[in-house]
Amino acid sequence: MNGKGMMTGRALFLLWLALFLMSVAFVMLWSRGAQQVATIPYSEFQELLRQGRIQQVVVGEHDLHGDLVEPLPSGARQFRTIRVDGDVAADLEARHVPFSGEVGSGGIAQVLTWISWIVLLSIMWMIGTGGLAGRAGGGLLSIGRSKARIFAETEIKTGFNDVAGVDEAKIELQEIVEFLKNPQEFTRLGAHVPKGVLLVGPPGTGKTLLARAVAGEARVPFFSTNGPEFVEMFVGVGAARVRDLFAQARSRAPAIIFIDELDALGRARGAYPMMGGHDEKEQTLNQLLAELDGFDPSVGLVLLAATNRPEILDPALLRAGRFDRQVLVDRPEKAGRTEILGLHARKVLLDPGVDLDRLAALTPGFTGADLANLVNEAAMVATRRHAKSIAMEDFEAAIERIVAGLEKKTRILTPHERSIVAHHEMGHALVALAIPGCDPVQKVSIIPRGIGALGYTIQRPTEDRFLMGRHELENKMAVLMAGRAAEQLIFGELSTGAADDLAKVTDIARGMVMRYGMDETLGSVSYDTEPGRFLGQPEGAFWQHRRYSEASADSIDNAVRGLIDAAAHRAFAILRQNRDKLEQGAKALLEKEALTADELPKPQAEPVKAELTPVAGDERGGGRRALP
Ligand SMILES: Nc1ncnc2c1ncn2[C@@H]1O[C@H](COP(=O)(O)OP(=O)(O)OP(=O)(O)O)[C@@H](O)[C@H]1O
Ligand SMILES: [Zn+2]
Repeated sequence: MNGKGMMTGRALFLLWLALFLMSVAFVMLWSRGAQQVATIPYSEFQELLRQGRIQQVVVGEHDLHGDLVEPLPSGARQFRTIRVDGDVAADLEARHVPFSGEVGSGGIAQVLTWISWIVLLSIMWMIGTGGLAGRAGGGLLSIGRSKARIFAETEIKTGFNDVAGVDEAKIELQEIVEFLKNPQEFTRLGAHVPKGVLLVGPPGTGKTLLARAVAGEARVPFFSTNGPEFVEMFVGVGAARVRDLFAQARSRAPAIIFIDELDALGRARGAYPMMGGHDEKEQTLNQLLAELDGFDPSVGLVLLAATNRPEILDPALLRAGRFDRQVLVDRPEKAGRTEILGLHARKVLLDPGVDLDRLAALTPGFTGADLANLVNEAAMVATRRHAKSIAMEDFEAAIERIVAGLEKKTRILTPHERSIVAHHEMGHALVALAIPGCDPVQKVSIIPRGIGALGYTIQRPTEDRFLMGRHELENKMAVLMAGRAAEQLIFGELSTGAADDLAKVTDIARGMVMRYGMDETLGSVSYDTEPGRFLGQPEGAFWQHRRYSEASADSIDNAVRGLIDAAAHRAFAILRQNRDKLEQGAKALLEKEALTADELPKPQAEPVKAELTPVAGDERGGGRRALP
């Protein structure tokens, strides 16, 4: 989507360049034409007049100019001269040269040159503010207004009922609705209202729809625009647009401002290096920050923005008092998909035999937009076969077509792959539940999230932690290894799905051995590496300086490996003991795609092993080696 912003920016730049060159050529030709006018001394004029070489004359207040019968040796066909005596008219009359009078002329060519410059400059300025190329439909004449496309809508009919499958997001946004309905009351009691809310989620999950629904529910005007619209090559233009957007919204507060594709502002850095795009981007961003900092919350203005790449946003945007709240708008799970299908199916004629629940089961990974598209496609298939209503087969045909298209974009898993992911995630969850003292599991899901992650398990710590004991780290490692252990237990084979888990587990294990002195044989030594600088090399050319012997390096590798193996064995043992729960949980997960804490099976708690309790005399608490 940002590509679009860059494209318009680049196209505008080329248009600007072309117009500029054309204008320069035009002005140069013009002044060459103007050089066709020879400025001659008055005496020469009198001479030419006497010789009958003057065709006609325009008599001005201070000067004379006119056409010659034949060009001068210099090529000039016209002349200009300063009047010296009073009675030219009589002379001209006597020689039968036609003449006319003119008041205060400064030379028509000069005037025209000036006009062309003015036209040129205003064209350039208008392009700068986006007035040309139909960007705003405002046209050439509306000089002086900002041209970002801002859509202002007052009576929005969309409500929360039109958005389905995103209940958590709705709950979070309900507060904004309450606030917008009565901003003074809210702020009078000192409640903190976020100024900016960032809707984060993949494309087509209904972020724009949700933002509109908030405006519709609160019955406030909705000002919406697109991030790329602010990315311009002229310094200050984007900033002016931001100012304009907020000014418009403020004058109609309480109101909602919605910026789609906010990341365009954060990603534009360096897009136009030769045009100083860097400065422009920063100015625009700074203006946005200033507007966010500047407004008084009690006026009732809320900025909603959408992005599917929160990680590339400028961190300054996410600071307190700005976009300090993020609302996740994720792909819907099965129940959500049924609801969304229901919403869109209301607008078409359905055959009574259509089972929305089954359709939802057939469409894992579909977003709201995909589902809206599905209903549409099915209607088209039905139309083509001249049916009275849309039947299940129409949907099935439409799904096949859409899936083929989607597979290119986001990979849809095969049933076997889904089963692996379900057991993997259930493995994480069960081991976390079985180990006493682990962070509670909140949610397990096999809905692909972002790029790469095929499923996820969310554990939320009960309290903020700054220190972690050795046992906690070991527990964490066992939970991380549990996904892979489950795959091994059920399928007898390892898959590539655990790479991220392994990377995390290795980080923890290396930390324990090298930084926290938690390995008995290596002792309480920090085996951290130290960055060194090459002498005479520019800054930034670092190398890692290893401050330990080759022998220690071997021991470190062995110790790290030992910790990870122990964690893997532990996870495997827990899962083997709870195999029925694992299979039962994975089945439920395949069915519902996401399970919350109370829907998870309850595994047997891991027996507290004597070896895990600290051994007298060893303050660090030993026992790692005693693990299976
Ligand atoms: N949760 C949903 N409930 C009902 N309809 C939905 C939902 N999500 C998406 N849709 C349908 O898909 C269309 C597109 O959704 P929308 O533009 O809001 O997605 P988005 O998340 O803003 O996408 P993008 O990031 O591409 O802008 C909506 O107009 C609606 O018809
Ligand atoms: Zn995992």
